[in-house]
Amino acid sequence: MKATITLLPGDGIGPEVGAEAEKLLLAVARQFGHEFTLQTGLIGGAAIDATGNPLPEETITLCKQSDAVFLGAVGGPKWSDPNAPVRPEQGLLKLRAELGVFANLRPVAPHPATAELAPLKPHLLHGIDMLFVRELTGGSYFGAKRREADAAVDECRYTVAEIERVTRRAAQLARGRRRKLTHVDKANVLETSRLWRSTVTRIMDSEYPDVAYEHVLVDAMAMHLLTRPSHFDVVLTENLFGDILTDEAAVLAGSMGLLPSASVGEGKVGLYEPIHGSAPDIAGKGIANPYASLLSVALLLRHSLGLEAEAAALEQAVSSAISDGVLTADLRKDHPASTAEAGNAVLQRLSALAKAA
Ligand SMILES: NC(=O)C1=CN([C@@H]2O[C@H](COP(=O)(O)OP(=O)(O)OC[C@H]3O[C@@H](n4cnc5c(N)ncnc54)[C@H](O)[C@@H]3O)[C@@H](O)[C@H]2O)C=CC1
Ligand SMILES: CC(C)CC(=O)C(=O)O
Ligand SMILES: [Mg+2]
Repeated sequence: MKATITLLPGDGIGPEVGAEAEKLLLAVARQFGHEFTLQTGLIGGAAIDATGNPLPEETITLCKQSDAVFLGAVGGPKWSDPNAPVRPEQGLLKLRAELGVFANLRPVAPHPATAELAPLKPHLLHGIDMLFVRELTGGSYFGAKRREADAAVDECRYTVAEIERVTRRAAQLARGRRRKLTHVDKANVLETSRLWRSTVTRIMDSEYPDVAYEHVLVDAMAMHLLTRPSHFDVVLTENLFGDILTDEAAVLAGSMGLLPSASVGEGKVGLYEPIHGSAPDIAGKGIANPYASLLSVALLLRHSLGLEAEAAALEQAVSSAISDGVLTADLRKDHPASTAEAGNAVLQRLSALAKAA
């Protein structure tokens, strides 16, 4: 098939893990006989430095003209002055809004070899297979912000329609899995959460009677995630809670460098990114874990291009590299692989799988 994919490397380790994503996209095209046109755009701090704008118009146009977008990460200390007029993260938020990708899918299914490294009792780590569905274009990240003389305000606003569409997406995904949905909120305190709770209840009761559901308060969920993670199937939640809980879930997988994401909406263009940030503490050293990015490429192949066999082969190649101990410094201290070595290990295994297919 023919597809156009926009690559947005961004900042910090973004370009390092993005280079491996590009390598694997080209390998998939070569080995499975597809024609992928890759184009690169500016976003985040790199775009501020070049143009003064964290999301230049040219980048928006490139993305909207593609079939899918891969993003590395944005941000870093260079652009983090609290008084700076623009910030890299604004570029990413605007891109999500421009593409209308309201559902951020973050699967958490730890590989046994890396889950072993999680600082939790081993029996808790058995059978974890969760899919977070995080609302991505509403809530406090997008509400009105203002400074007052001696105060600051971030408005958190959700409409019924915003909650309905992401609930339907999560329930549909639950139908293809274990038909269990956990909705996470803070309905004992927040008005937005009470609207979420009543809307989720109505949609689930009236449209998805075959999917079991429960409501869990976010503070308790932060604990349940580490004490009974295998209980959960699809976890639906709002933007801020989903951002925080999925970083916590990375502990179950063994590293921030292992969790991918797919952001989708009603539009044709999906956005694919690792859940981690630009990791300034390790940037520029060639040691970042590229697997979250490669698994995000697999999600891109599956969700935007409909290439299930290729997506599964790439996931299998990553899994086999992990099983063989090809791990970056976040996961092993003795003889860790570099970012490029880990990418090459996946590439070799993908070639073998493609030849065997
Ligand atoms: N989607 C995005 O572009 C995101 C951007 N950010 C931005 O990134 C910058 C840094 O934020 P932090 O709070 O430090 O979060 P971070 O996710 O960049 O890093 C947190 C910790 O995880 C480690 N880590 C992250 N990715 C890794 C990888 N692939 N391999 C090995 N280790 C990895 C880092 O070294 C660090 O110790 C900030 O400017 C923040 O706003 C944060 C989250 C998401
Ligand atoms: C705007 C981003 C920096 C928010 C974030 O941390 C994420 O989407 O994971
Ligand atoms: Mg985050």
